[in-house]
Amino acid sequence: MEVAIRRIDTDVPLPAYAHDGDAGADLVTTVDVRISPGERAVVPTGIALALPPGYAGFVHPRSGLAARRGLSIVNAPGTIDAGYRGEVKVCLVNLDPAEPIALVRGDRIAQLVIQRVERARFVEVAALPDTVRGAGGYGSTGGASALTSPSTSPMNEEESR
Ligand SMILES: O=c1ccn([C@H]2C[C@H](O)[C@@H](COP(=O)(O)OP(=O)(O)OP(=O)(O)O)O2)c(=O)[nH]1
Ligand SMILES: [Mg+2]
Repeated sequence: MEVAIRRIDTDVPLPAYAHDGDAGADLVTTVDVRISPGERAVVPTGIALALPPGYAGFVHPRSGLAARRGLSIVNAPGTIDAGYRGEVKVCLVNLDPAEPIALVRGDRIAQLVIQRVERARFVEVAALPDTVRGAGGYGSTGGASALTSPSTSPMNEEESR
């Protein structure tokens, strides 16, 4: 699939898939930035897109930087609407409790996953069709511990009604 891309910053590389079969194309920061522990920074990537209707871009963290440095994305995954023509920006956050993260122009800081998306027609009804799960969620099937009982989960079916 072809996606029209405009380089706002003509010196940065186009998003690229590192390997055949990769879902995410790496995005770079066009600025140097130092993010203190617990702080966030919105960084530009130097590109603007025209995604076809019926598609959206999702800006995900990169796992290596996440595991090694604690770098994540506040609104992960960020949503790039098909109609958006502005510069793609990434709201980075440093989740390391102690160490700042220094990034320099050209560092790959995130990855863009392009996916088909449905547009729903929301049809209001008085009652929803029954399911086995019902309104149980937020741990209703039990927690990490084998001793955690579904009835003590934070939100069981009764509470969520
Ligand atoms: O990580 C992101 C997320 C969003 N955007 C851009 C593209 C997207 O189409 C637009 C709006 O994003 P979103 O709908 O998530 O933000 P909002 O706070 O709801 O803003 P708006 O009122 O403009 O929709 O901002 C980015 O560049 N990076
Ligand atoms: Mg929005």
